Amino acid sequence: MKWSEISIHTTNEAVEPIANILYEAGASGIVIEDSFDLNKEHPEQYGEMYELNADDFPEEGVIVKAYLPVNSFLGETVEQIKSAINNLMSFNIDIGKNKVTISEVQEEEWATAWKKYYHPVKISSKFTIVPTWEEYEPVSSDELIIELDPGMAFGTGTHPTTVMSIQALEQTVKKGDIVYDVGTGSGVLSIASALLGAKHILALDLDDVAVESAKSNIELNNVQDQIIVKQNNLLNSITEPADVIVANILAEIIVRFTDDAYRLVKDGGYFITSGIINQKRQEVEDKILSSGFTIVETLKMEDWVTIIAKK
Ligand SMILES: C[S@@+](CC[C@H](N)C(=O)[O-])C[C@H]1O[C@@H](n2cnc3c(N)ncnc32)[C@H](O)[C@@H]1O
Repeated sequence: MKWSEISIHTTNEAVEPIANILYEAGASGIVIEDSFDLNKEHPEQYGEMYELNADDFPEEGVIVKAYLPVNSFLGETVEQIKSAINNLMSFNIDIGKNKVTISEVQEEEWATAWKKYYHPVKISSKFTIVPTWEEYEPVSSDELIIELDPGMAFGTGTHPTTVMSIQALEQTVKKGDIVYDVGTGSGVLSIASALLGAKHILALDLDDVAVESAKSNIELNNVQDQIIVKQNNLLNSITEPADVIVANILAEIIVRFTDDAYRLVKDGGYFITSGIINQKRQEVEDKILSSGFTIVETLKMEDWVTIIAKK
């Protein structure tokens, strides 16, 4: 898994609200360094940078660093963080220079370190996501367990867009259903569908790393008899009808294939779309409605929405 380091140069006053913003945006681990510590811990780096541009590194101030998984939502998450930090000014919080920098963290440095941030998480009334390296005893007999190795493809299973997709699947998938999972990533939504009793699931992704990751997670959960994983662009060249189509992709991509989804979903079947940042909700809802679907429910978590539509 790749990580991105977001670093914010701010004031003492803004450290706590910024740390909250970063945690809410899904940061795994936050490092707070005030200018004194920074100077002491990285004298060379500080000295070099200081010589380059003294204005970038005032003697006063704090650097807040957070680590975010690199996935297809990273761009939007960073924009969200920036706008939430700017918004602190309306609460009369001094955010100082507010210099935001992003850099990719070398995988080797984090090869195993990131694992400590993942533990079993109960994400809905039925499902608990368990990282492969953790021992976990189900709390109740009807609890459904998804084992995941987040590996390189998007999908620790705990991103709000994934959690809401699974909650929507719980509401819609019936035993014996045919399900299409568009943008399967780690395969988590296909595995959830299989555990809910779907008979045939087609897990599709454009990215070959995702296809491999989905295949290994599907085997790990022993649901390979129910799921076919295929490298595919959205629903292109798919012709068989499905009871449920789920897609946790960005809003910009969803609007491109709502007509295909309508063509493929059976009458009375569902189209679940996730990965929609709140600001894009109206645009996606309008497109889904214009394709012919009825919107049954819109789930909300943090700044994200998931739309459950019915044909
Ligand atoms: C945000 S991830 C979702 C992963 C997983 N379904 C989940 O809910 O956690 C979106 C996935 O969509 C895939 N994707 C993006 N564009 C696609 C396209 N045009 N066709 C198929 N998959 C696509 C990406 O490779 C990525 O794995």
